[in-house]
Amino acid sequence: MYNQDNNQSYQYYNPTFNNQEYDQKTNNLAYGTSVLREKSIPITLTWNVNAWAKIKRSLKETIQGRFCAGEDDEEFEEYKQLLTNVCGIAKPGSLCAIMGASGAGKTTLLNILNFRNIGKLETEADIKINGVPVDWDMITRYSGFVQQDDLFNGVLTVREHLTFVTMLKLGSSYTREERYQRVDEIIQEVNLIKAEDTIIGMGDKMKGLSGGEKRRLAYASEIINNPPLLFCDEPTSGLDSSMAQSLVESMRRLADSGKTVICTIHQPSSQTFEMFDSLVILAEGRLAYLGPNNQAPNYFERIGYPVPRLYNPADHYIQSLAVSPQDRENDLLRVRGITDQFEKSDLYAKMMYDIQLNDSQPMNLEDDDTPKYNTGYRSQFGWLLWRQIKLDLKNPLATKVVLIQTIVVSVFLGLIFLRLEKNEIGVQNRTGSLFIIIMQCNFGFLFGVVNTFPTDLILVYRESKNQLYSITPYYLVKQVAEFPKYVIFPAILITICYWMSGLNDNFGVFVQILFTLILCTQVAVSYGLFISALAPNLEAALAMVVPIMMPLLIFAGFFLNDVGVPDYFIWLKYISWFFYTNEICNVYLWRDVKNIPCTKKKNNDTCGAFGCFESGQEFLDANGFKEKMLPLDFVVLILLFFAFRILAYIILRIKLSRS
Ligand SMILES: Nc1ncnc2c1ncn2[C@@H]1O[C@H](COP(=O)(O)OP(=O)(O)OP(=O)(O)O)[C@@H](O)[C@H]1O
Repeated sequence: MYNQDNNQSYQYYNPTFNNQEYDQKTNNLAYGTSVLREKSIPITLTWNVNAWAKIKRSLKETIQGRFCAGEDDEEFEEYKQLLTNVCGIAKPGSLCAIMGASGAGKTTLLNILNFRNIGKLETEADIKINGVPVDWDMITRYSGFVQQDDLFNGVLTVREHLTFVTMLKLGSSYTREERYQRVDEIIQEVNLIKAEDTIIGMGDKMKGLSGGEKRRLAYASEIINNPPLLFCDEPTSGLDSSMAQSLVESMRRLADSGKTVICTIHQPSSQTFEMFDSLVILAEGRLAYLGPNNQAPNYFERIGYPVPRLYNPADHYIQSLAVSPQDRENDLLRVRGITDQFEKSDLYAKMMYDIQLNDSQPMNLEDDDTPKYNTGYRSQFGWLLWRQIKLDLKNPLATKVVLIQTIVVSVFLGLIFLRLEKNEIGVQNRTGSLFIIIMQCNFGFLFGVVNTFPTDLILVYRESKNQLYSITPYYLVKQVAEFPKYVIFPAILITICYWMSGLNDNFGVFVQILFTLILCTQVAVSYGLFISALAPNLEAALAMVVPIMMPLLIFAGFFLNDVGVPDYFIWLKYISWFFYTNEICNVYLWRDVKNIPCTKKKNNDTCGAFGCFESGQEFLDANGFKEKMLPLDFVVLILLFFAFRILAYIILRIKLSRS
């Protein structure tokens, strides 16, 4: 067993760091920006993690050792262990590298340590900060996490993105000038001066920053508020060796100023590798090594895998633990041997002792009263609105496309129903034209929401999870920013269609119908928000939107009179906003219209929306539209407008708390 007398302080992990030097270093760093010089609470992170994934397997695959699909094949579920007793400790002032072959479990470990992206994994995790068990809230408060995949608003520039993040991440203890100064410092720190006014870009759709610049921007966004604990998942991937070196140097400076930095890394150069002072090596979800970087060569030599002369040690460790498809069985046995040996080693015993020692002396973290967000709701709302306006102004193409589309469709509809006559054909065409305008107001603008909102939500979930802002101000900004759009565009559509087809020459009627149809469009937009929040992704949202809306449209009660639709479908019209909109618009359109002669019928019949009827009958009644129902129709539309939006908000909150 490990001898306690051999225990040293955490210089064991970072020989250059100790408490006495801490103040001096943080106050007087000869290099780096003030971000890196700022003091923060020293953090020791300990963990012990197990993780399983439920996977579906075929019976034949299990029996024969290979997949062989067939009619009598059966599938069953089993748990695959991804991480097995992966323990570890990272101390303040240390730069710790997590390494391992592809699929070793590095990202899974980092995600579990951060309580992120766990999805359906079953986990058993004992994670502590300075001896205190942590939850997602606490780890987010004390740490930054540079995730493997970069997610940004592509139309913003580097400076705009960093300004937004800085304003929200730095609390009110910083003046506005200090925050702007921080943006300058951070751009300098990550060497993005050349690209500061370049747009970030969106894959192939919009060319912007290079992959390496995006990685540096992701790193910059996380260190901007000087977190005492930093996780980075492959921050150097996509960077050339000199950029990778410069990024690791930046992490080294963070560690030297007393922060705890944990980073997964693939194929570091020998120079870069030397900057790490502790090493976690994973193989097949188990620990193959955890200890000081400079002791790793000795350890691997002792267990029979000496680092060859003039060889990059990092490459050697990964290759010693690699499993090749050609000789999988033997390689797995070799890897198992190495991981078993580590669990019996002195280093392992020392690590366990360190963990126990740390956990037995929990520190009092000034925690509970700390607000969840660094800025208040008002400030979050302001900066989110600032970003939203920038996004809208910088992406005029989207607005232009909708505008052109709206004008083209309106003129087309107007031409179809051009200057309708005042006879029974004209009456029926007016009703038909109105119905098509209602449909266009719904389908045309609904897809604008469903096509964009689910994609926006991916970034919003991540930023909210990072406690950059709460979902509440985001959602309010979304409403405020989108509202004018879905007033102006339907207004253009309705105005063109209405006057081209000459629905009713009375301007008052036009205003009433305009208002009603804008309200209907807003209900459709609410429905779009609801479906987008409910659906797991864009494809699902698009697939759900029409099948749910179609029955509401079909059974809205417009043509049920003679079709013989079963009664139990009729109730659908009472939750259909098409039905209420149609009733209101028709009442406005027809209530002052009297005695349009019915040319095809005798007896001075009057024509209506669904054919001729006997003169003397009330026009609206004969067509099935009830003026006295107008207040109720409006109430239902307004209720649906709010109900969908509130439901969408509730779903977003639930999803966020579960993600
Ligand atoms: N949700 C999941 N369901 C099933 N298997 C999973 C799940 N998540 C991860 N795995 C598996 O767990 C293993 C470890 O994955 P992980 O992404 O942590 O590897 P990694 O070491 O980060 O690899 P890389 O360096 O390629 O990013 C892989 O074999 C992966 O297929």
